[in-house]
Amino acid sequence: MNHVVIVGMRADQAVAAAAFLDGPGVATVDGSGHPVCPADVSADTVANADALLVNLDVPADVVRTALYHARGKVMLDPTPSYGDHPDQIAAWVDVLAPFVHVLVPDPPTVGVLSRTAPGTTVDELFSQARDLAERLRVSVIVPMGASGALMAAQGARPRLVPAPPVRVVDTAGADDCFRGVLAVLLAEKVPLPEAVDTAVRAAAWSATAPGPRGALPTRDQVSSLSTTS
Ligand SMILES: Nc1ncnc2c1ncn2[C@@H]1O[C@H](COP(=O)(O)OP(=O)(O)OP(=O)(O)O)[C@@H](O)[C@H]1O
Ligand SMILES: Cc1ncc(CO)c(N)n1
Repeated sequence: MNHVVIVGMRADQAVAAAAFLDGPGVATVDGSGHPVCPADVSADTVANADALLVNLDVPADVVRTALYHARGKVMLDPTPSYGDHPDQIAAWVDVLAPFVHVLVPDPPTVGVLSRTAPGTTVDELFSQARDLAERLRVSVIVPMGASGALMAAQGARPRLVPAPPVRVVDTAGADDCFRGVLAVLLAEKVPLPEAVDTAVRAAAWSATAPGPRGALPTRDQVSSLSTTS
């Protein structure tokens, strides 16, 4: 059993992870309808997780408590919450980075973490992601819609992992599917390039039906997409 623990308010990440697993193995830390606080972080549950996915949409002490107990692979979605100051987020992620293996920012957040003005070209995005990977000693994975995902690992040339062509109906929630499925695969110790490729395919599939939970695929469905595209 691979246990994935997801900290944050993006319930769709956990739903996508569970759909991909097609069974149990995903736990969430979201306060269960109440404002989430450090006491909601079960040290045992986090310590026994093979992967921990942390979002910055919860209080800082919740993030800190979760990372303190983590022993498996740690993914951090550093997307700022509404009202967060960009400089504060960049400084906060610098502090958290030693406890993180894989950073999964969206493209605007790559700029925030790089402390640059918004509006970067794709070339600049590549170079910023590579610089973040080197400086913070993490792998940086950036979902990029129909283009797939950018992958920048330490000591490697950044590259684009392409998305398969699909009939897109609604991309809302594809970002959550991408991160949820990636967390499952990291829990299973799938090498990062293969994990990103599978998560990109899963997220593309999820965009083929309406609604933020779209067409959340099982593992078998993602595999069938791999052989037919
Ligand atoms: N048009 C698309 N075609 C194929 N795959 C897509 C498409 N849009 C999103 N995806 C998949 O979803 C993943 C996450 O996408 P991303 O977060 O960039 O979504 P988006 O296009 O910004 O949509 P939204 O902002 O509505 O959530 C991508 O890495 C890709 O795998
Ligand atoms: C309703 C809604 N909007 C956006 C997202 C994120 O794409 C989501 N998961 N759910």
